[in-house]
Amino acid sequence: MGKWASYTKKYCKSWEKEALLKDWIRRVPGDDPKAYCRFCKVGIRAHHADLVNHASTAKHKRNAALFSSAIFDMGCQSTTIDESTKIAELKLGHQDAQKMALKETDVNGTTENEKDASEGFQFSATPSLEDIRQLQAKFAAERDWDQYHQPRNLLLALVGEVGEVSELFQWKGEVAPGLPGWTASERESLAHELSDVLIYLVELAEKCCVDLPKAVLAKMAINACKYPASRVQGSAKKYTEYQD
Ligand SMILES: Nc1ccn([C@H]2C[C@H](O)[C@@H](COP(=O)(O)OP(=O)(O)OP(=O)(O)O)O2)c(=O)n1
Repeated sequence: MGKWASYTKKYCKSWEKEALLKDWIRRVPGDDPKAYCRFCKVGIRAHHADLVNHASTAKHKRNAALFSSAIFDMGCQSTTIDESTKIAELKLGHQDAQKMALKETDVNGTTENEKDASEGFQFSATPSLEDIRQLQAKFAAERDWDQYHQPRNLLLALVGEVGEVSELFQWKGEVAPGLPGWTASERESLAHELSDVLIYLVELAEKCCVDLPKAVLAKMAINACKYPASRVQGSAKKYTEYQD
């Protein structure tokens, strides 16, 4: 029984959706009176006001900035975002993160608890699409591959990678969210193939001068107009079928 023994408030999963907390807050399995900051590698009382205060401390802000830059510095050395995160943690001297034995999202975007794997899943805050564009531009330039990375070639490469994603799902029948029953190796392959799709998509958008982050918001606004929630509730029909 430590100093937390008499503390009665408990960790609340919904905090992981709050803008101020979501990037760093983690549950400490088996220790509900506590929350954990992955940037500062400290336990904090599971009390909302304490957590909000923690987020505003200079130390936390400094650690958050260090954490993001360490991930970006990894550049081409690591293959996935979470691998970079792990290396960044090591680089920053945060080995105690492992000691906490937290059920962090692993390299394939899944948690140890499979039945819960997709519930509350979130992406890491970095890298941004612009970070990915720059990393891929550097990768291609270093190999003198710009001569091959023309829009049509990138499109074909993108479609090829989509095919590789499809191959992983082929003959499996319907697959439930969280991919229950998938092996670690299958999950890793999926993470690789989806990343290939994203890399080619981002580069294709760059070569076609489409500002993807901006374009995606504009398209989502169009989608919302075409499919008003009140009108299409629970139905997956094409919008043309709703037109009067
Ligand atoms: N001319 C190339 C070749 C590769 N890549 C990069 C972008 C993709 O992320 C990845 C694709 O590599 P491969 O074509 O080797 O495809 P896979 O990694 O999927 O290998 P495999 O087809 O064996 O699964 O490498 C690239 O930018 N330009």
